[in-house]
Amino acid sequence: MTKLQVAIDLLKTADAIALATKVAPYIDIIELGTPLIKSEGLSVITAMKEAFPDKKVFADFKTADAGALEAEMAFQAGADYITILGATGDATISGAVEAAKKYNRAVVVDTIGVKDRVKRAQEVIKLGVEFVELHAGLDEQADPGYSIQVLIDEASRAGVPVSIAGGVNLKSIEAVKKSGATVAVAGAAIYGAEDPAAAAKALKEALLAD
Ligand SMILES: O=C([C@H](O)CO)[C@H](O)[C@H](O)COP(=O)(O)O
Repeated sequence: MTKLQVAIDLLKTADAIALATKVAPYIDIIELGTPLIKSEGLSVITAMKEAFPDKKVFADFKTADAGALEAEMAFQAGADYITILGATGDATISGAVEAAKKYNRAVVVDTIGVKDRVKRAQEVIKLGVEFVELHAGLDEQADPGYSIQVLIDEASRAGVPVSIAGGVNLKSIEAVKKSGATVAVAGAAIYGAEDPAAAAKALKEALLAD
């Protein structure tokens, strides 16, 4: 069953918690976006985990160096997952994985900026990463001609646990599910919706449908 992750790219803890409160019934993983963590610091992780102890809290650090140290920071604050950039060296990823073992948490590798996402996903999964995010970031999505289909095709042939992030919405969710992705990540399709609860519910129902 493909899980649903909400990516919260808002800038204030109160707004993030208000959004999570609306969508929590339909969500498996609550992602604190990189801009939110940069805006509010580690306290947003602690606040979210305290508000939603039964949900997985995903700290989108996009760490490029000092993997062990940054993972410790995220896990001590209450995160269940941290992202490390796939574009960085294996030592950074392995350092974070060691910290994850110590805290019984997990590392996700984000492929933003990686040329061959499938090859890198297959490499880093061997380092003990939980799953790999096949990701087109907000800026890449703004490129003319961008299509999420590229990520969907990559997920189908990856052969390792992956999530898809980069414009997941109600139009693409069925194909995301069919690709075998472990997690579907939806940001703007939920936080930018007029009714975020209804948007999250519709995405969840599409994932649960036969
Ligand atoms: O990770 C993200 C981005 O780099 C900013 O933090 C987004 O949360 C991710 O791309 C998912 O968001 P949508 O593309 O809006 O669904």
